[in-house]
Amino acid sequence: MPDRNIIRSLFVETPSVPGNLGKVATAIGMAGGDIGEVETVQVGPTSTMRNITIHCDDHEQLEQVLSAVRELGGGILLHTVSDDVLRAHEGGKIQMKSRLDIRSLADLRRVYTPGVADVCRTIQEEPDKARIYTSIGNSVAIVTDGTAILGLGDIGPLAGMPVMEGKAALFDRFVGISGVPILLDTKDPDKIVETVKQISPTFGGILLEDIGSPHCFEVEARLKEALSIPVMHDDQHGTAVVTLAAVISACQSAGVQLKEASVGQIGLGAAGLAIARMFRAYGIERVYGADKSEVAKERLREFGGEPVDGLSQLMERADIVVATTGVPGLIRPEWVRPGQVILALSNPKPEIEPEVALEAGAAYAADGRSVNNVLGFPGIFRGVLNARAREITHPMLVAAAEAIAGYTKKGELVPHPLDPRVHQEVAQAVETVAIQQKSSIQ
Ligand SMILES: NC(=O)C1=CN([C@@H]2O[C@H](COP(=O)(O)OP(=O)(O)OC[C@H]3O[C@@H](n4cnc5c(N)ncnc54)[C@H](O)[C@@H]3O)[C@@H](O)[C@H]2O)C=CC1
Ligand SMILES: CC(=O)C(=O)O
Ligand SMILES: [Mg+2]
Repeated sequence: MPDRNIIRSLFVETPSVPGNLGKVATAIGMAGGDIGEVETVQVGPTSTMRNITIHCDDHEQLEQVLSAVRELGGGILLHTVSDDVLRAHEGGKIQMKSRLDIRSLADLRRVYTPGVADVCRTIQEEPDKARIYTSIGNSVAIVTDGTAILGLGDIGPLAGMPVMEGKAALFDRFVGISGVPILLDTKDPDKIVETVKQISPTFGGILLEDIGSPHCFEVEARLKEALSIPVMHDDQHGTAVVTLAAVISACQSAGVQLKEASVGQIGLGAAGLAIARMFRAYGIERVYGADKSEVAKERLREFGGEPVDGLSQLMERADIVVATTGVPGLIRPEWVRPGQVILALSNPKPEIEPEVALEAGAAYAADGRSVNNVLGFPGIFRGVLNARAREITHPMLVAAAEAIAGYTKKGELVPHPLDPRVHQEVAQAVETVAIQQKSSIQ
């Protein structure tokens, strides 16, 4: 079952004679490796240097690929093997930088003391002006207690930092928001809520990330109640938005009425319960759910879903199957029914590989790399910050899902996350609803 999670860069020298790159490619492929990018670094009269990115399933396969290239001979040399993913993380992925140049004493006095004192007084007199004269209105805290980092489990906040930095990088790249990772050295809901409340004046919004269930439900609800800035647990609502978008697209392509389809949700934790709730709130009558925890299944019942006992039973009943358990390979190919939609969303490895599900008869299949909350959270926060909304509401989330589905190319499930337009579409849709909701309250 291919995972392709091991990525390495091979620096290879080949004689400058046609056919040698082909020999290297064949050796890599025959040993089971996939080739990603090939960068020609130098073409000389006698030899050519290239960086070849390869993807392997596991370390054993990587060793086979390396041996195959080393054994080629005929002047083909494997000089170095580097881990590009680790290298990209050296020094961290984000930094805080000044937006102003400080070169002269005049700059110093304007940016810092004594000039800054007047700005402080202005904000003291009119706190709303902090939105204009500070970065608060464009900053979002990315808060984790490290209890459900991707599908890796409770690995602690420090080990979760690369994910939080990743979310911050995506905020910056797609919607120009400053995301600030906050690692909490506690799993106690009271302490989490209290700490986030105390630091909240620094931010225009709070993104809760990779906080495990069930305490994530209480933490989010209490913070939403206590704070007058938008709070969203990404693994719940960001994921639910993108999943709804994907099933809207799948049903449109298949000519099926979504509200009449039956949906099976495997894993009813943070992501799974929110997805099931979103489906029910969207008007889908038949939402089945399975989880190894009886308490999680009972929670589904509270939101109008129907717990089922076994996974094979769920697979039998559902037209659309979504899995968020964190358990790779949980869905057996023989359970897949012809024509089913299978979204196995666990990261870093899905419950069934999309190609395996398609081979087993699924009409559409995707994993958590493509159906990913990266398509949701940047635009959702851009929209609410633009509108100065005090909360993120269900209609805003539905608008975000419909915006993503509306921007999806025919035959695909979701847009490409690097397409900047999708984030703008989401932001615009959320901002529009936020402004409508504000004016209907006034
Ligand atoms: N693609 C995406 O955008 C996203 C993917 N995810 C992925 O979803 C997975 C779960 O994340 P969370 O919901 O935050 O974690 P969580 O810990 O809150 O929930 C996991 C749930 O799966 C259940 N479960 C575990 N093993 C099971 C099994 N063998 N059979 C049935 N149920 C089982 C657990 O009891 C729990 O209720 C992770 O792998 C995460 O990476 C989460 C958020 C976004
Ligand atoms: C994408 C994401 O948030 C997760 O896998 O937890
Ligand atoms: Mg997450």
